[in-house]
Amino acid sequence: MCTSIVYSSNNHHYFGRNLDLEISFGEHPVITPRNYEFQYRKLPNKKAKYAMVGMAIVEDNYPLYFDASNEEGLGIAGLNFDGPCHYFPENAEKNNVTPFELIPYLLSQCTTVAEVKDALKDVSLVNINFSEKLPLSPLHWLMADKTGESIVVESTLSGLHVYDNPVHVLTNNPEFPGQLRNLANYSNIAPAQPKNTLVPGVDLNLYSRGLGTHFLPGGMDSASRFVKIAFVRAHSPQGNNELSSVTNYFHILHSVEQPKGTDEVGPNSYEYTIYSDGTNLETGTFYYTNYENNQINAIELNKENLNGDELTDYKLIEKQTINYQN
Ligand SMILES: C[C@H](CCC(=O)NCCS(=O)(=O)O)[C@H]1CC[C@H]2[C@@H]3CC[C@@H]4C[C@H](O)CC[C@]4(C)[C@H]3C[C@H](O)[C@]12C
Repeated sequence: MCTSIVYSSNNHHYFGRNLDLEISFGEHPVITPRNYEFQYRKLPNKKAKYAMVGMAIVEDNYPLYFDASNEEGLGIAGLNFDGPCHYFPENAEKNNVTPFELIPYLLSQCTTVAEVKDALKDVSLVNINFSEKLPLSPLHWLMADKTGESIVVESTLSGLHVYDNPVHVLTNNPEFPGQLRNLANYSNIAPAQPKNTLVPGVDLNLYSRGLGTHFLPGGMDSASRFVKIAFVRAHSPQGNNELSSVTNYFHILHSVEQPKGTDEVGPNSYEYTIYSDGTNLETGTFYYTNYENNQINAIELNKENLNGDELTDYKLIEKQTINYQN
């Protein structure tokens, strides 16, 4: 399971995700520069044009991005969508893009969500896997730009769907319209203490602060995380500088993180939040934490020479740093 958000603060927009899984693939930050040539399976090869940074594994010199943002402030994250997800055989009328190509395809040619919507009109997600070792993965995507606008893209039996996303969050199943519908069940959840409408006139002792969130879901499942992150994000204050915005951003994502041991997926196997990342879509600074190391690490896209044609890999910093004070 995974969770992805766009958080707007201090006129900046931060986009990224939690990656929840039981094993790590060896993913790490990767920058693709403008002159890197993407080889497509069913489309002509093309240079990246816009540089991008995100979490990926690199196979045969190809960046398999889990999530990434480009220098124009467009961000995309792929999240598990097992069940409803359906990819299609090659369609002669469409631009056939494989699921693993979708992030590079859009980030290398689009700058805004509006441009993505336009590009997607001609796209069909074709059922071609990267390699025998890396089969097709059922994904859906949250996409956002530096205006803070966001959309969800889902390929199901009925075709490719693009939904405007008024709550700016995404988790996993069910399909996005179902997740939105479910929010109605929680519409009276509030940061404020509730009013007693249960037994009017009776002086109920509000024994605790935070009773307005008593029924906020806290489960590890995707429906619970969707409600919780939508609530936390919607009520999160803005920061007044980069540091406080980034700090708030990670508090929002970490509010739905999965600690080890709480989500069993097999004998002695537990899904947990492997990493959390976020990019400032205006400045191209990519931030991340991971399970081992909750200090925030950063990579600045614009500090690199973006005119090259070779990928740049960064080691994931996984060593926890404790500031001993005596
Ligand atoms: C599994 C992850 C989602 C996390 C999640 O939701 N986990 C719940 C598991 S469970 O449902 O609870 O069991 C997703 C998110 C992004 C994906 C990669 C995208 C690039 C590439 C695409 C290729 O086609 C296949 C290999 C590839 C490296 C992908 C592997 C895997 O699919 C990744 C990591």
